[in-house]
Amino acid sequence: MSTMLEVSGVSHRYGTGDTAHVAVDKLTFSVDAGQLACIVGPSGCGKSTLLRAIAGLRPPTSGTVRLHGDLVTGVPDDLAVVFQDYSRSLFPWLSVVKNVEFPLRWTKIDKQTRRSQAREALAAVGLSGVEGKFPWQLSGGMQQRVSIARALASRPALLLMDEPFASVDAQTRFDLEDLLRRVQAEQGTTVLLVTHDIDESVYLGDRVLVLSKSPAHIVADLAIDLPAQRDQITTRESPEFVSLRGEVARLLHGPASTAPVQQAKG
Ligand SMILES: Nc1ncnc2c1ncn2[C@@H]1O[C@H](COP(=O)(O)OP(=O)(O)OP(=O)(O)O)[C@@H](O)[C@H]1O
Repeated sequence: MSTMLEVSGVSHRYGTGDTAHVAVDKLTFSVDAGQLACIVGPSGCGKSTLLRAIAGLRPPTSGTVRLHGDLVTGVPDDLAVVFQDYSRSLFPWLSVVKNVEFPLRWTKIDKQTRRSQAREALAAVGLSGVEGKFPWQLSGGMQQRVSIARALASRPALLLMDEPFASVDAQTRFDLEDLLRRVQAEQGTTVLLVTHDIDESVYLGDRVLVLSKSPAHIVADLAIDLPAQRDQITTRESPEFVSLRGEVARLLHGPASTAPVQQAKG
């Protein structure tokens, strides 16, 4: 399998002198083409900083990022990002289909192909039939599906996702997780997804990279050997899932975090 993403010795420091803060410390890892890799780490450890460096939005202080072998020095054309806050990432004055088409305007793709790619992406996320509506006429989960469709419409080499399901309710989150796994498998997209939710990282990932507290470094790189076909109920209650989530929790928080909850005495 070919390597899609190579992160080599990436560090990021905010500020200089006495007030300098090292957010990311010499991270090195790679992601194969077609893999769905999750990064899980404690709040504030530097996950978003790392993702911005990979996306070419914020150059790392040191180290390099390569996408299919090319050095990343700005936002690559064939990279897409989905952020947590769908309400701020969609344009309220554009219809759903125009939102999805929007990034394609800066490509050489002609108007007709742009429209058909946008419709295809909307169909892939189960949103055929709402093309003419405006984002504010849709539920939060539907708006996030539009964001995912927009990211997929450009057929990116790498899809970066920063806590993409953190702003929706639990049931919608489960639906969106299943949607992502299905679409990723169908289209063979390489995905790097950041989350602070241990269960989500194990449920979604082919692999989970566990980060330390700030400054972030990799404490473990776990292969998730769960069946490719996953189910929110049976997968999550399987002994393999429970064992993996325990392993990630121990790596993140130490053994106490997985101790059974004490019953209050009445
Ligand atoms: N623009 C900035 N200037 C200075 N410090 C920053 C800046 N952005 C982030 N930081 C600091 O860098 C550290 C890492 O922040 P980052 O947002 O990357 O973490 P995170 O793991 O994504 O957090 P969360 O899980 O809470 O979203 C934090 O201590 C944060 O305060």
